[in-house]
Amino acid sequence: MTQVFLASRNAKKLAEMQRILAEHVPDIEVLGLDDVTPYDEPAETEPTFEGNALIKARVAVEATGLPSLADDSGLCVDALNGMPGVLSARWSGSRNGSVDRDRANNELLLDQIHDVPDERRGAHFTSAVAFAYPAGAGGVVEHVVHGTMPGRVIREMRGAGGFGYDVLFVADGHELTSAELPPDEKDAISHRGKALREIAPFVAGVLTGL
Ligand SMILES: O=P(O)(O)OP(=O)(O)OP(=O)(O)OC[C@H]1O[C@@H](n2cnc3c(O)ncnc32)[C@H](O)[C@@H]1O
Ligand SMILES: [Mg+2]
Repeated sequence: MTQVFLASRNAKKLAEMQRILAEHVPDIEVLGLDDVTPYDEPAETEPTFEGNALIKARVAVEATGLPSLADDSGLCVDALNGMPGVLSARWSGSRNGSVDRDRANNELLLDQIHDVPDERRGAHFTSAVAFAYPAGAGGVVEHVVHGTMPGRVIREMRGAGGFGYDVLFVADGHELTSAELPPDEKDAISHRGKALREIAPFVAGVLTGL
């Protein structure tokens, strides 16, 4: 069994990552924030998903000494020139528990694009997944991949699965929102699924070589 630390405060995101990794990295044991000594989690100060994913993974490996994965992700809405983007998690400014936060974010987004016609409601989810691991003499090696899921923002919230903006998002070629899709179907087409499947062989190689 080889251990990887997943640096995320979002339990539902963490569950997705765990599920996808378990399928694609043999004998992986995934640890979360509750399994390690608490450390100061960094602010997400970068203007890009990649930059923020790297901050989270780098601080995680420095704090835990474990090979660490982090995802930074968000919804980029065409009619909002790519926003909420890296600000997706706190778009409504709310810092409460995740269900309240998600609801406030979704209500604000619906209001903002209320007058945008159906043909201009395109959007995509993006995920940057960063992997950082110790490499001797205090060094850290970093690797980043990206995944996207194109689709559109609908006019009412539908579904109870997933998290965040899933209730408002219908992927291209689908009718159900990503909150209505069974988890394995979301993983098969999601930004996070694509990024994690791309990085999985690399993670597996590093873990077996460590
Ligand atoms: O930073 P960590 O601790 O991992 O957890 P977080 O929820 O703050 O995660 P991000 O900073 O990456 O912000 C991502 C936000 O983008 C949205 N988002 C990302 N991926 C999503 C997905 O698969 N489905 C729905 N919304 C998603 C959702 O609002 C997330 O809170
Ligand atoms: Mg965050």
